[in-house]
Amino acid sequence: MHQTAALIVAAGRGTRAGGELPKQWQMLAGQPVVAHALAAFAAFRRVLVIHPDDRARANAIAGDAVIVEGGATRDASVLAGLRALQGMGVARVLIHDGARPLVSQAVIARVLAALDHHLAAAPAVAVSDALWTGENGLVTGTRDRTGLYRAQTPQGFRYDAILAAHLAHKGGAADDVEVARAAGLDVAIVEGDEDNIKLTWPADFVRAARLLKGRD
Ligand SMILES: Nc1ccn([C@@H]2O[C@H](COP(=O)(O)OP(=O)(O)OP(=O)(O)O)[C@@H](O)[C@H]2O)c(=O)n1
Ligand SMILES: C[C@](O)(CO)[C@H](O)COP(=O)(O)O
Repeated sequence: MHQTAALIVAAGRGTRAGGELPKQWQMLAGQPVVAHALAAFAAFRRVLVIHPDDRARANAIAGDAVIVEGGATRDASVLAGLRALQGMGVARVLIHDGARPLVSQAVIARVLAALDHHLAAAPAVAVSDALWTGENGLVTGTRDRTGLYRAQTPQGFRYDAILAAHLAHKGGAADDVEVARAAGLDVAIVEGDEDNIKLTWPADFVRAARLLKGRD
């Protein structure tokens, strides 16, 4: 049986979402956003990557998760989490945004199943709407949507492969799939979930609360 770990990155400041606290610490259905994300990975050894300012908040929800301080960028935070797992016999790691509280067990299972045959796998939703370009409020053209996907997390990897990829990366990646691909890894796409939203803007909180209520 492979040892699988979950790394939840929650060290960002949530500038686009705004609010009194960084988005992952704002309340959603009675608990901080990141507590929902953490709970989804309760079956695994967990690392929670935080901003130093959030230590007390993290202590209150971490349970048996190891708390690690992140960096100024998402990839620096991921690397801090990966380093914390070094020497623990971890074979596979699932890297998940703390700002994605609605991840389902089905999505996690699909990523894990793909890792049985691939070094890297990640969930995504194929773009189904027509795509336009626009300027000054007017449509200026259309773009072919064929082969375009909206990326989600958890993004799963063989631990040694993603650690080496992060150590070799120059920084500035949008996600860990970009880091993995820069290191030459093939990344399998698995079916994501429309509900697995990342809280990015203020309106996303309303949508997430509605989706969580629908699960009751
Ligand atoms: N230095 C950083 C930046 C981001 N993240 C985490 O990466 C996830 C996705 O990032 P994003 O949505 O871009 O979060 P923020 O950087 O916090 O948002 P913003 O860009 O609006 O400030 C979030 O769970 C966030 O906490 C992190 O751990 N460390
Ligand atoms: C990792 C990620 O959630 C994949 O969709 C995303 O790339 C990070 O957030 P951002 O909104 O692109 O900064």
